[in-house]
Amino acid sequence: MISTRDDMPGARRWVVKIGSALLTADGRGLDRERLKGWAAQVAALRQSGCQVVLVSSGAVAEGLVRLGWTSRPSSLSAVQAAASVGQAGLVEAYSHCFDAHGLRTAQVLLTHDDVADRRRYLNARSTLMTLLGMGVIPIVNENDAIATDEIRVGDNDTMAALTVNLLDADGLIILTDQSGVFDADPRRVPGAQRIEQCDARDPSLLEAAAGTGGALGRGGMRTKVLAARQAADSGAATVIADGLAPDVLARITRGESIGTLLTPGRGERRAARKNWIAGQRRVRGSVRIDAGAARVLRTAGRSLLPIGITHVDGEFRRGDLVACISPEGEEIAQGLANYDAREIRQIVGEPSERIEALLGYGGEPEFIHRNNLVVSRNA
Ligand SMILES: Nc1ncnc2c1ncn2[C@@H]1O[C@H](COP(=O)(O)OP(=O)(O)O)[C@@H](O)[C@H]1O
Ligand SMILES: N[C@@H](CCC(=O)OP(=O)(O)O)C(=O)O
Repeated sequence: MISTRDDMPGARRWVVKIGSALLTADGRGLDRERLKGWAAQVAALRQSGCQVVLVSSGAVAEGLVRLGWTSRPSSLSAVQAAASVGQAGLVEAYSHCFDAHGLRTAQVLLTHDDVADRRRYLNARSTLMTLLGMGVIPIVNENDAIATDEIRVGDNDTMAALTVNLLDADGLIILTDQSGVFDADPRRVPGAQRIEQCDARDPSLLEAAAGTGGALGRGGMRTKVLAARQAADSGAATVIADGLAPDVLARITRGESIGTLLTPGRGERRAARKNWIAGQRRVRGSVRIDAGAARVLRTAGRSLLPIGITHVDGEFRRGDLVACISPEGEEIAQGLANYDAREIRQIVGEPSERIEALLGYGGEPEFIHRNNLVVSRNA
């Protein structure tokens, strides 16, 4: 866990968010030179063994230019149309920039439902993890084309924090047009001072970041601070920094004093997701497990593999909450199933290497991954 700048070099998985204020050349669409620079920095970070997910805004801004519109329209459907046009340009531009470094990119468009619904949550997680494992750079944005007002996350600072939570990232870097969080909005208050480091939950931060964002962006500093809090809930630190500072990513990850570091404070890592699971009330089925599986679940914090399951009760689907019952008949844990009841019945008691042969397709080796498993307090 990152508590100070000295912990930075140890972080392995980063989410980097680039905001509209930086990406767009003052209403003239995407600034491709800047994009090239960030792609080179992300490529260097990958080279040093880190995994990087980019959360990038800019779709609306690029869409406006492509459609010849001079300002952001007021109707939601027109903004959505602009975002669809611009998103194509955005991924095209990134793909071109990363090509130069021999890196593949992938477009991942998420909505709020994708993280609120358990099945979609697991799917989004698996896809992103697979992409990272393949060395691809996922480029995430909100799916503006279909996100209605009720379901939209609304700003990419929050989307980046959700991505951190989804992937258990170690850190979030929010690149913007200011060199960090200041004790007052520097555009309005001359002489405002940069905050070097602070607990992400410090209430004074929100007071300092009260203003709204620029013309093209949505969030302002407030949503960045809230995003840092959300990242802190899953144990990650956030750095908010000037995206145009030379070598900004390398300097942050090396531990230099640049931008504002918002630390997660104390508390168990991944508490947020486990709380989220524990808060689910709809248990859809259960599996009986053998004594060995019960022991490692209780004491070693391990995943539940099909080989440790002896019996499946009920009908449930991938992503549903399932109870784990010990040989003595006690419920010892609950977690999110990676397989439907029908599928798991076919692989009960089998080693994970046999899953593909038995089901006709491969999948996760675990029935419930330890990150998605909450052991009962009295187990
Ligand atoms: N305390 C603060 N420190 C720094 N910037 C602040 C603060 N309060 C408000 N802001 C404003 O937030 C803006 C950045 O937000 P925004 O325009 O949404 O950027 P982005 O497009 O990168 O998300 C800054 O340009 C600044 O005017
Ligand atoms: N999804 C929108 C970005 C909205 C947004 O959060 O912008 P910003 O606050 O500048 O990061 C787009 O691609 O235009």
